[in-house]
Amino acid sequence: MEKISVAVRFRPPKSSADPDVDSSSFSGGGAGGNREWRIDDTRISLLHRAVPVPGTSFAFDHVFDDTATNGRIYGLLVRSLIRAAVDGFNGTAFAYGQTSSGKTFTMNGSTADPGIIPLAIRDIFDTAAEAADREFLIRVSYMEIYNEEINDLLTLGSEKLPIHESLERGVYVSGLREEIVNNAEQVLELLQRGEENRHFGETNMNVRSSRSHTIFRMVIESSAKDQVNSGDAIRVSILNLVDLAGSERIAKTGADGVRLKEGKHINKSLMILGNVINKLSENGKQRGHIPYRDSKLTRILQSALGGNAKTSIICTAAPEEIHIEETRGTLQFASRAKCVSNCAQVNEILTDAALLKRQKLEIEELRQKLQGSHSEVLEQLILKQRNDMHKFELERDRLAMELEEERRLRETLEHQLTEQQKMLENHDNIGLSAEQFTDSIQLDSLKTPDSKRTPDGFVASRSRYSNDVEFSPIPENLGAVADEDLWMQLNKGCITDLDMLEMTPGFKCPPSLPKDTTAVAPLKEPIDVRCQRLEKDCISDRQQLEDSKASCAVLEKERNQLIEENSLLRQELSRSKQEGNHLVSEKEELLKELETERYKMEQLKQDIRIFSQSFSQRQGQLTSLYTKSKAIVENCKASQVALP
Ligand SMILES: Nc1ncnc2c1ncn2[C@@H]1O[C@H](COP(=O)(O)OP(=O)(O)OP(=O)(O)O)[C@@H](O)[C@H]1O
Repeated sequence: MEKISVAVRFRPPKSSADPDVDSSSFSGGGAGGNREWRIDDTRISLLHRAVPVPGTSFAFDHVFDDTATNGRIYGLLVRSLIRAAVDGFNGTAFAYGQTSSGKTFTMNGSTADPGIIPLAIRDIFDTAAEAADREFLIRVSYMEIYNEEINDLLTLGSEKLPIHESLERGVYVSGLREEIVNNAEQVLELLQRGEENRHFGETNMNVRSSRSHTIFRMVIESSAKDQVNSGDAIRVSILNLVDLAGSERIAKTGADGVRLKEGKHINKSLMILGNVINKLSENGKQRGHIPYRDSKLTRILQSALGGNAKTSIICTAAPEEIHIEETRGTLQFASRAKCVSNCAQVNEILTDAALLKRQKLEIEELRQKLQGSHSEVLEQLILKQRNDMHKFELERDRLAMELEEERRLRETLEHQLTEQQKMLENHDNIGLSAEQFTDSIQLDSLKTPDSKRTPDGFVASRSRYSNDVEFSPIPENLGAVADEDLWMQLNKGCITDLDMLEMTPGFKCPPSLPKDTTAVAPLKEPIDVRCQRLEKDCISDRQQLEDSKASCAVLEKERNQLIEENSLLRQELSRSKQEGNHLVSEKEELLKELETERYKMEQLKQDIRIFSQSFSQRQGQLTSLYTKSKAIVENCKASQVALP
């Protein structure tokens, strides 16, 4: 497990000469006056007349003031992600912050100070070139989420793309164009093409404000050039570089019409992102369901948020006093994000044969290491396998929770369906009067407040759309949502119940209508029309039930697979242990033999020593005998010469 890296960056203050600055912003200076942010190394505090304001001090991995360059930020926060992505880890870097705080500047940069995306592109190709033993296949895609619809930025006039999920691919955007690329220049050209298709618009806060969230994605596949020793595994990692649209206070941006609609979508999806981060930052056991499915953004970034990826977040902030509340909201978001842990691992695709080959290699390695008397290595490997198993168990628990939730949802839907079928049967068989029938509908199907049957009311039910991958939780008539309420929720960073938000139009609409008009209106509707509608509801509920069953089955399959993998790992672990024990006893035998040999050798040395001693004694004796004999021979020779 590894925590998400979080940094905060302040952009330079704007002068009143800037085209997107409302000069009146600087005159009042907000409610308190004389407030400013102070940066001390990695800590930011709010001061009021040079005195720290309680509860407004935050610490992060890095804090950058307005002198920091994109290159420095890249080096400290993103470079390691890129290196890891080339090695097979998923990575995500994104910029978060209020409108006009410098997100696009951070991600894209300028000619003089290139941003994180262009720097990452070059770094990927340089890093890949350094890995001389591997060959790479790199693909690029670029998409935006505009008004909760996904557009392909590399294909002009593309259709709105749906999100799908499968066991093999996980969550993916279907039909998204992916270009195979060979060098950084090619990618930069694609990036430029995508930028031209992206939605920008002018607001009071920013002359070129991003009106969509963009996700620039690189898929990096690599395999070893030497297939014989590599175990045939292919590494596939996904790198997301995300420029979020900024949260905005409509009162400040002055948005209306299209801009207003965009702003509401932006705020709502950022609020859901905040909710996901809040939930993930809670203690594991109390965490419960994570609402990834509530927006397309969180669904696409699911693995980056508490999943299998390394993630860095750069929170951008405006230094001006007029933006203090928004900056405080951003810092609260950043603080929570800091508590989120991810579990990144190398993504490898292995065939069965390759798996077998790899296991054989591992066992062989193990044996060699053990014979080299490195039993601690074996312990480490066993520990690693235990960790892997633990990870699988965690994943299995998570899936079990999701499964349980799906089951509950299915039960609710089944219940609703049964109720509606009962009502239909009652109507057909018993023949209720129009009033009785309408009453029963109101009693049984409208357990939530009366706005459900208001023709123009906002009737999306969270339990339904959250289960449907294709369903956008943002309703058409979002314009009626109280934006200030939404903004306040967003910037206070608290978890907001979507059901509560859905009811917001209910609070706003009534004054123009007589109170009981909404309640009476459905009674006037002809009974067969009502029946038809009910049948339609029935069909759609049935459809949802089917979908729910299907995703339940997928989850169950996934869970069973994990259980299987888990038991395989356990088997593997016990096999490794046995193998280890066997090798240890072999080693002990060998040591004993070695000891016996050593003893024998000592004995031999002793024998040699004794032998050489007696040998030199004997040699001395022989030498003196030889000398004596030689003297006798000399004497004899001399006496022979003396004879006549
Ligand atoms: N660190 C910086 N140095 C210099 N200029 C900056 C910096 N950050 C932002 N700016 C300038 O501030 C303005 C707003 O920045 P930018 O468009 O990046 O904001 P944003 O957060 O992406 O806004 P939005 O959410 O509305 O798209 C731009 O003119 C940009 O050039």
